[in-house]
Amino acid sequence: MAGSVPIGGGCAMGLSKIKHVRAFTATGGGADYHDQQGAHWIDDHIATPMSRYPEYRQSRRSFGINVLGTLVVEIEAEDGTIGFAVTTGGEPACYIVERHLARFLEGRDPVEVEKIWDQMYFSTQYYGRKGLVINAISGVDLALWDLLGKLRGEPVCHLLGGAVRDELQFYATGARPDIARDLGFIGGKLPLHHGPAEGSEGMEKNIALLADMRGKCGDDFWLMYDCWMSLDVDYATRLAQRAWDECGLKWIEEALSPDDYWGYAQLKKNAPRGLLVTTGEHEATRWGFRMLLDMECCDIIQPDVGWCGGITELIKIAHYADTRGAMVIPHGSSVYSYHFVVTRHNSPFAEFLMMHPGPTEVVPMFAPQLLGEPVPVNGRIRASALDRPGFGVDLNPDVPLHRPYTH
Ligand SMILES: C[C@H](O)[C@H](O)[C@@H](O)[C@@H](O)C(=O)O
Ligand SMILES: [Mg+2]
Repeated sequence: MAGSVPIGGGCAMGLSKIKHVRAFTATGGGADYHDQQGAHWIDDHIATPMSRYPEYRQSRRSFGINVLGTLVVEIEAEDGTIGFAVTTGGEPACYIVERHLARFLEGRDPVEVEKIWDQMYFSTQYYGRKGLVINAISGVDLALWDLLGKLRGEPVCHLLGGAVRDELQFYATGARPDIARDLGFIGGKLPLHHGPAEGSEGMEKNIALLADMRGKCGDDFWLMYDCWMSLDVDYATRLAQRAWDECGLKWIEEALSPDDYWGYAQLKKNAPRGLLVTTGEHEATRWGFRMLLDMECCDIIQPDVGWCGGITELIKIAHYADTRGAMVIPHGSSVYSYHFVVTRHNSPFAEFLMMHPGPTEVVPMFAPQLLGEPVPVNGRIRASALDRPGFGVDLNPDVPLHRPYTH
């Protein structure tokens, strides 16, 4: 009978099969947004786990924060439609995509996101689980959702159940929360500049900067500190207490090593009531985030959809967080997080990373790689701005791409 679904077989109404998977590298900002040249706030004496070594204290590029570069994944269907995505991963991620992951996609129906993710994860579990391999899986998963949306003529947020609000509201990450306030953002997240190795002098500078911004931004504007894994429990506890008492800090972010679940649980106990403890941008998979939530490490989890496993995994992470009443505020990852956040009740706002060097103005986060990337106006993006197939962006043809491996 016409249109019947063969028993046991795929749906007779299947989409155009996947024909080719290709992986490229790109350098100079974009998804590897730490890969900036010249003076930029994002590389100006920011505290990191490497700050204990004076030679690596001034610049994160000095210890290699930008060694990987961007991974660009393209998935082409038999009808010529191409889905793509960008994330952090560079040449080693290209190798994993071309030589290991591609086999689980080529010849398959792009609707099989769950089965493909399961095969990508468990086939690489013996050497993956977190970090680069999950970045590569994330890049493939995001490109697959982009392809699925383009084949169906729908934005990814529609495939995820549709928007639950008319607009996204953003806090801004960057060195100038005072300018972010004037631009209409709901809060400003500062990078922490001094860690334990700089002793009490560094602590006083951290507090002085925050106090200065509190004076410029007024009492009601959210101010947060991003500590980028640079602290220990004692220093983080003292910073949290003073920043809360003296400057009304809203949250202290990623204070400790992502592996120190026990330290986060202690910091959460130590933190003054009302100050939020957040982390997660360097955590991966539903299992990693379950550990953060079950060990009561934080109030808000901040997965990066390009690093935690992609949309297919972030759905599971967010559902688990929702059962525990935890907010999921994804780490800034341009349209890849916007299409997700707008569909989640427990993601009431989003992060916008200010990639202008000052930062004194709003520029697209993954510039120059994505064309059509929406940016917040008055700190907001209308849900309707996402109404284009897939993730609604195009790869800039002027960005040089290199395909280091084939299969
Ligand atoms: C501003 C922070 O140091 C990082 O560069 C930033 O990418 C990340 O931690 C964030 O939360 O945006
Ligand atoms: Mg952060």
